[in-house]
Amino acid sequence: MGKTSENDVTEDPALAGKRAAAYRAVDEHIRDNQIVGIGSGTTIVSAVERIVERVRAENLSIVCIPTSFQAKQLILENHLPLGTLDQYPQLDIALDGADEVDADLNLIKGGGGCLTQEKIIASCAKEFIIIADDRKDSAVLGRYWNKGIPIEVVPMAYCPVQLKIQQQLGGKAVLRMAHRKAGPIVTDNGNFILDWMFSSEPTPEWIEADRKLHCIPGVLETGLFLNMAKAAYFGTADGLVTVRTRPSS
Ligand SMILES: O=C[C@H](O)[C@H](O)[C@H](O)COP(=O)(O)O
Repeated sequence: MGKTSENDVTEDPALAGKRAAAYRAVDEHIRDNQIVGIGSGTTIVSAVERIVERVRAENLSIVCIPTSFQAKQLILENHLPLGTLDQYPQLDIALDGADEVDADLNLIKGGGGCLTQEKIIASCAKEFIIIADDRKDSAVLGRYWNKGIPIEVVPMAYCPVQLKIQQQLGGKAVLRMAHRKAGPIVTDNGNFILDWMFSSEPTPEWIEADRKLHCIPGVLETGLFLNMAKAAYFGTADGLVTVRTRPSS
C-alpha cells in the first residue's frame, strides 16, 4: 500500500475547501514583520504551506508561535522561525481551524485535543482568524459538531468535574478515550478531555455555560471560543471562499 499523507485529497474530501480558505486567509492577513500564531489541526497545515510559499517568494520576515506540539513540529519541519510567548507576548495575528463556527463567529474547538494553548495564543493576538471548510459554517453551535464541547480537565479531578457539569449544566460529560492506547487521551499539557454532550433544546446560553464551566475546580479551559474571532474563511469543495466578519469587529 502506498504512503498516504495528511494532505492527500483521497484521504480528506474536505481538503479542497480547507486549502482554499487557508490560502485566502494567509494572502489577506499575513504581512512582513508579523508575529504569527499557528493553530492546530488539519486545516492549519494548508495555511503553513501557503505561508512557506509566501515567505520564500516575498522574503517575508515573520516569527511563528505554536499552539500545540503539532504546530511546533509544522513550524520546525518547514524551517519557519519559531518563537515563544516569553519572547513575544503580543502577536499580530493568530490563524487557526475550528470544529464549528456560529453566526456570531463563536466557535467550538478542541476536537483534536488542542484548546488551551490555542485559546491563550488567540487571546494574545490583535487578530484571530479562522479557516475552515464550509461544513463548519453553522447558524447554531452543535448543529454540525455533534461530539460535544471539549473541556480540558486536571486528571485527578475528572470524575467530580463530570458530576458537577452534569448536575449544574445537564447533558453528559464523557471522558475522551484514545484510539491506539488503552486509556484516555492526554493533552499537550498532560491533562484529560471531557466532551460535554449538552442538551440542545433549548441551545445553551454559551457565555453563561462557559462561565459555569470555568467555575468548576479542575476545569482548565473549554473549547468554547466566544467573541474572539475577528473573521472566518470558509472554503467549498470547488475552491470558493466565503468570508464572514464578526458584527462588532
Ligand atoms: O483540537 C484541535 C483544534 O482545536 C483544531 O483547530 C480543530 O479541531 C479544527 O481542526 P481541523 O482543522 O482538523 O478541522
